Parts: sequence; structure tokens; C-alpha cells
Amino acid sequence: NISITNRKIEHVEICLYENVEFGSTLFEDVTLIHQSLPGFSLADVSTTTNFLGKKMSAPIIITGMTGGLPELGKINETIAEVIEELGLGMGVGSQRIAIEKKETKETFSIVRKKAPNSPIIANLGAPQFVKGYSLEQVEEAIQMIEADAIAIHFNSAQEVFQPEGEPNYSIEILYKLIDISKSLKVPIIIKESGSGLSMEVTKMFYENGIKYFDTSGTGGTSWVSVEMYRGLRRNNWKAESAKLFLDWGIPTAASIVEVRSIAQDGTIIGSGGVRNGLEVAKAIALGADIGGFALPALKAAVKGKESLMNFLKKVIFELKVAMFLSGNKTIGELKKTPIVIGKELRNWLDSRGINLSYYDSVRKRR
Ligand SMILES: CC(C)CCOP(=O)(O)OP(=O)(O)O
Ligand SMILES: [Mg+2]
Repeated sequence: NISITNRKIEHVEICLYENVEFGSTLFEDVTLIHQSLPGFSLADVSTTTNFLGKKMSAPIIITGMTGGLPELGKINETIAEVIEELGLGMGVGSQRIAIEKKETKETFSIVRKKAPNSPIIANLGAPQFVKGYSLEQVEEAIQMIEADAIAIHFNSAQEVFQPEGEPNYSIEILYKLIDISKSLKVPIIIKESGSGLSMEVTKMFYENGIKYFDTSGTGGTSWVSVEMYRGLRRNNWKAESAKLFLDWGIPTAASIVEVRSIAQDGTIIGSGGVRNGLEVAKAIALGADIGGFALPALKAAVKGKESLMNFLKKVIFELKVAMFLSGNKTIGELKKTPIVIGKELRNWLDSRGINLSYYDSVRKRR
């Protein structure tokens, strides 16, 4: 049998050294409108945002990726130092390993030590909630890093192809999470892992008081591909079938609209293939509150603090440029700015019965 420790290391290795990006975000079908006379200067653009009760310098977080071994804890430490310095936020990878192997806790708790003031998100997987996890484990994960929220990751496509995977996603998960959410002081964030959140799933949680979502749509890391590589290394027969599902899921831009059309007063992290500040601007204009990065931040973080700092400064600059050129001085204005939706994304929304002019009123009411 394959240890959880092995899986943690292989995940990072494969994400760094294999091609794990498949599918499209459909951000190419979202266009902001150029305004030649914005009425202010680039220097006047303000990207400040509030998130989880804390002020951030920009609506950007590094979403949960890793932890559980010393070298993975070092990645978390680097991310924490940089986001604290820049005034951003972050999540940690699944803390299941620290629940099962208490000696690995410090690879997660280092994050709050290095980022005392930043919004930080804990992380556990949905499959564990049909395997005995309850309020106790959720509180343990939150306390480990004094988290401001906990992301429960939904990764059904990945668990199917994971050699040691647990593709058990009974409705019990919904009832348990709703029940747990009523006892928590911090919010639960429903988070996908590369296949995107749909209207149907959003509705299940939003109508029961869970109002935070992290789309993690297609166009970024395909966790089916990550597990395919692990399966190929083991001559696992499922790996062949994984090839059919590499780009399975809801494109990130479509998922942002799907979630916002339901969670009209919710908080949405637009993630899944977000690679630059222009895409952060598009995600926010489209309906998200925050842009979430994972893979590019991992690749920068392993090169050291300076590399990650430079990446994020570039992203913030690009966000400011997109805001300046579209005449949006603040994030609040950006949320209401006019956009043009291209044909593939328009077709997706038409097929899903989302009326564009209705959606525009929803988007602008934020
Ligand atoms: C959430 C996913 C993108 C990465 C972690 O998947 P995983 O099945 O290894 O996570 P667990 O350690 O929680 O089982
Ligand atoms: Mg799992």
C-alpha cells in the first residue's frame, strides 16, 4: 500500500516537473472595456480588499497546496513570509496528514508563525467526512494554524484515478458539513480541485448557510493528470482511462458565473488556471471577490522567497494596469465594470439557462 507521505511528495514533484495543465479557463472569453480617459492615474489605483475580516493589499491569495514533510513545510513557510510582507492571504494543503501523523503538524503551524496578521485558510478533504471526521478534526485543523476559515476540498475526479483513492462522495458529506458549520466560529469554504463548482452544488450549501466558495475550475492543474502520472508509475490500469478525463470539469470563468448566479451574497475565490493579474481582474469583474493562485506560486516558491515575491509583485502590477485601462480605481468599481462575454463562454451560460442581462444585474449589485 502507498503511504500518505509518499503521496504528498509525489504530488509536489509531479506538479513541478510534469505537464499537469489541461483544459481551458475560458478567461479568453472575458474582455474588459478599454476607457481612454479613466480620469485618474495608474498611481491612484487602489487594490485594497477586506477578506475574512482582515485587510489585504490586493484581492489575491495563494490557495492551499501542500504540507506534511519538512521540505513541504519549507514551501508553506516561504509562502507565508511573502504573503505577510505583501499583505495578501494563503491556504495550506490538506491537513489530513497532520491529523493522522501529529509529528507533521509543524509543517502547517509554521504558517501562522510567519504570517501572524494575514488571512489563512485551513484545509481538509470531503472524503474524510464519510470516514469518521467530524467537528473535532475540523477544529484541530483550524487551531493548528489559527485559521480564519477552513476549506473543505472536493476532489472526486482525482480520487477516482488516485491509485489509493477514496471516491466516496455520499450526500452524508453535505449534512455533516452543514451541521459542523453551525458550531464553528470561522467559515467553511467549499473548494473544488480543478473540476469547478456548479450551480447545483453551490445551491446545496448556500441555501444551508455556507456562503464561501473556491471555484478551482478547469484550465489550471488537472489532478486527474497528477494521479494519472502516479498510476503510470505503478502500471495501474486506471491510468489509461484518466486520459479521457484530463480536462474534465467546468472552466473557471464559467464556474465563477455559475457560483455567483446562486451565491449572490456569497464570497467567491476565483481559482483554477489563474496565471496573471489580468486574469485576476477578469475573475473579479466576472463575479469573484478574490483571485487564487496555486501552481505558479508553487513553482516560484521552490526557487525561494525572492522569486515568489517578484511573481506576486508582477501580478499586482498587472491587476492595477487592467484596472487603470478599464477605468476602475478600486476593486469595488472593478466588480461592476462592463465586460464582453465571448462566444464559447456565452454558449456555456446559455446552455445552463443563465440569462446574461439578469446576471449583469446580479454582478453589479455586489
Ligand atoms: C486536494 C487535492 C487537490 C490534493 C490532495 O489530495 P489528497 O487526496 O492527497 O488529499 P488527502 O491527503 O486529504 O487525502
Ligand atoms: Mg484524498
